[in-house]
Amino acid sequence: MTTTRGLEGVVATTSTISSIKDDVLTYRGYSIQDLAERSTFEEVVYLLWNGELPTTEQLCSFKRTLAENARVPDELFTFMKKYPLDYVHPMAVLRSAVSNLGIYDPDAERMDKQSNKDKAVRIQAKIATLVAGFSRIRKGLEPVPPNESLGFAANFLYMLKGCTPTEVAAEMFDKALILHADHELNASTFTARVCVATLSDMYSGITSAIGALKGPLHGGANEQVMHMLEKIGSIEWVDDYILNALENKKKIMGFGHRVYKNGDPRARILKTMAKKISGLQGDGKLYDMSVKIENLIKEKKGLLPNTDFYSATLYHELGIDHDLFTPVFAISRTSGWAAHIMEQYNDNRLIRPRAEYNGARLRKVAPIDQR
Ligand SMILES: CC(=O)SCCNC(=O)CCNC(=O)[C@H](O)C(C)(C)COP(=O)(O)OP(=O)(O)OC[C@H]1O[C@@H](n2cnc3c(N)ncnc32)[C@H](O)[C@@H]1OP(=O)(O)O
Ligand SMILES: O=C([O-])CC(=O)C(=O)O
Repeated sequence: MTTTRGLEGVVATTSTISSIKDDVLTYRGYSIQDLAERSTFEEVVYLLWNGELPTTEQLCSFKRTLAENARVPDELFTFMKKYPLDYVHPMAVLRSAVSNLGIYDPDAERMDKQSNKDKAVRIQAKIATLVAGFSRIRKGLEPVPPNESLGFAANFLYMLKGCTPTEVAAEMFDKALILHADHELNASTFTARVCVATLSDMYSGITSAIGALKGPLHGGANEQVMHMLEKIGSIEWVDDYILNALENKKKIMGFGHRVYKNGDPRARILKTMAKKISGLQGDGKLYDMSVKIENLIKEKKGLLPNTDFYSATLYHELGIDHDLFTPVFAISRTSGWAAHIMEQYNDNRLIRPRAEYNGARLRKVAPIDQR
């Protein structure tokens, strides 16, 4: 048997959903740059689930269906109000909330294609409502019901803050959702596929994926980037902090990637967006610090930022609470998880690799008084 630590370089499945080739990321054959410039998140979700971009009519109907499914059962908010709100992490809440959604879906166990597509719509529509609702509940506010007249991105910001976002904010957030929607066989997507390859249901798959995304080596890195920026505090402390961290072999959050060795194309787009929004409404402090960190780490370690690095500045400038950065990532990635889950069901085989055993040799159980 040969083993590969972290399954690096192992090709574990075929997929028609997204591809990373020569450092270019595509969804169903369209580059993410192109999609971010010329489409909306709803169009991208439709593309991921159906293989083609929607026509005007198909998009209208899809947006309507998403909007109609955005409300969540009241019970979920009632549960949230009882959680230990002084310390619980929103990703832990989201992991439980999506699992709970499954309990209230009478079709949760149905496995035909149409039922799975309907469930994907329901989860995608409701996950934004759950994140925004929890954010308000922990501040002692009531959740804001979804506004069916707004697009997905604008509606999330509306439910979060209770007022309609500016056009620029909605557009930036929409692009960020597009950029995070799918990413080949990343850890959370692989988790989802492993889960549903047992023929478990879609709620189980998405719940498992949320658990995997939560970790700081994966989606949880965007929140950690923000903590680092806060700890550094000011541009003149960047050198001290980063050089010290590198000397102590600490990982710098938001840098490095298992697949991209010449840089993450999403990070380049997010950097431009972070610069734009910082110029429009911030003081540019976080952006300037981030650029200095990027240059220093590149010089000292040859490492480049990944998608989580500049998304932190962008989300901060959009007024999103720092511990909601990863739940926001989950809102977007739900589209990719659902696409992969449906692809897995279409041509399923149980995913069950082997482990090379290197533990103790075969031995006898000694009676307890002789151990
Ligand atoms: C959406 C996403 O999931 S994007 C990734 C988000 N995660 C992060 O930003 C966390 C920080 N980054 C990392 O931990 C890693 O780069 C990962 C997990 C993303 C990829 O890891 P791997 O492919 O397993 O690389 P690995 O961790 O083995 O690192 C290889 C070498 O680069 C170094 N390295 C990699 N990333 C970093 C980093 N962010 N800071 C400092 N050193 C790093 C490692 O210390 C290691 O050095 P060594 O060979 O001297 O021991
Ligand atoms: O692909 C990965 O390993 C992590 C990543 O960038 C993502 O999930 O967006």
